Amino acid sequence: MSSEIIPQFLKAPKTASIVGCPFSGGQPKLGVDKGPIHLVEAGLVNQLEELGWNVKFDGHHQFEDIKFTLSSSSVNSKLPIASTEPTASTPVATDSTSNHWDPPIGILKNPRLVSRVCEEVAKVVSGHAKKGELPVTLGGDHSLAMGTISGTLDAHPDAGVIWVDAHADINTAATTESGNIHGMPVSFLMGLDGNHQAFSDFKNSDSPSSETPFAWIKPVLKTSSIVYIGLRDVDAGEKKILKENRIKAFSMHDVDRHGIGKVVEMALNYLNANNANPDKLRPIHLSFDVDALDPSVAPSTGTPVRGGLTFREGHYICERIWETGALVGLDLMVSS
Ligand SMILES: NC(=[NH2+])NCCC[C@H](N)C(=O)O
Repeated sequence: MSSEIIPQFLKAPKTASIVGCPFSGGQPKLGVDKGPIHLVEAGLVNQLEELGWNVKFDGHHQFEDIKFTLSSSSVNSKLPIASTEPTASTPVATDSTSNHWDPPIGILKNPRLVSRVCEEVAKVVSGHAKKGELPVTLGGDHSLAMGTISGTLDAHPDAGVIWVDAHADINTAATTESGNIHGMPVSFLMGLDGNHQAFSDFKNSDSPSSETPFAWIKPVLKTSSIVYIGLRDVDAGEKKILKENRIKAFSMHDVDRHGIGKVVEMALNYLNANNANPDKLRPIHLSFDVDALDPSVAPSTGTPVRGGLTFREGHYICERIWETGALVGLDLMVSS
């Protein structure tokens, strides 16, 4: 039973630190940021306490200071201003639409905002993890994983990642067709070629901003340190990246063929075998996007894809990873 599990990398008493991130700037749909608020209102904190966790939750991060700094610095700078200048009757757009103070770089949308938000999330997650707590990040969209995984790897450099998702989210600036950064976090974390093409153009332009977005991200994630489960909607450019880098991925086809029990064992064995010290237990960060689940189970997500995990399969993945005693970071991207 899960109550007997002794977490190997967390300090006693086991503490879950909720990092509420109602942020949706990595994609254009409105409402995607509401997930964390609903989860907490539905009683997540109490439920974790009933499971024996000590829970820390200081409210959701609104990132208002970041939006304020970005928008006011654009007023005093030569930042290219979009044609729609805000007036009293046109309030500053929410983070789900294009902001005049954060024009696209190449086709990447909201690059400055997403970069700053993820940088902040990385610091918060790393702070909790270094104290021996389990950071539980509630999103929001999956661009946030640039922050959460950077934070986990800062505290546990040899951690492996299990990424449960319908999508691979490994587009680069060169391959993305949508320009939505929620489809790109894994490539940024790996520092894959092409990421910074749009940014080097940006740097070479006479932009007033000395800070190139995403320059803070260290390529901390090795291609052999991640395993996907649940893939079924992968772009052509992403398929090429996965293949060329021999990245381990279990699609829904694999789940059907082997069953979820075997798939999770294979994922864990793969990560442990690729540990710097394969005889030692490897810390695990679980990044769970609810769109991995079938839309009949989780319909309220920005990018639903038919043919997903059942309710039990989704739960099983979480239960089994917890059972290893190796969990050090958890993302629950409720609306991606
Ligand atoms: N986290 C997500 N929901 N990602 C969906 C990404 C969809 C598509 N591959 C894109 O890059 O735009």
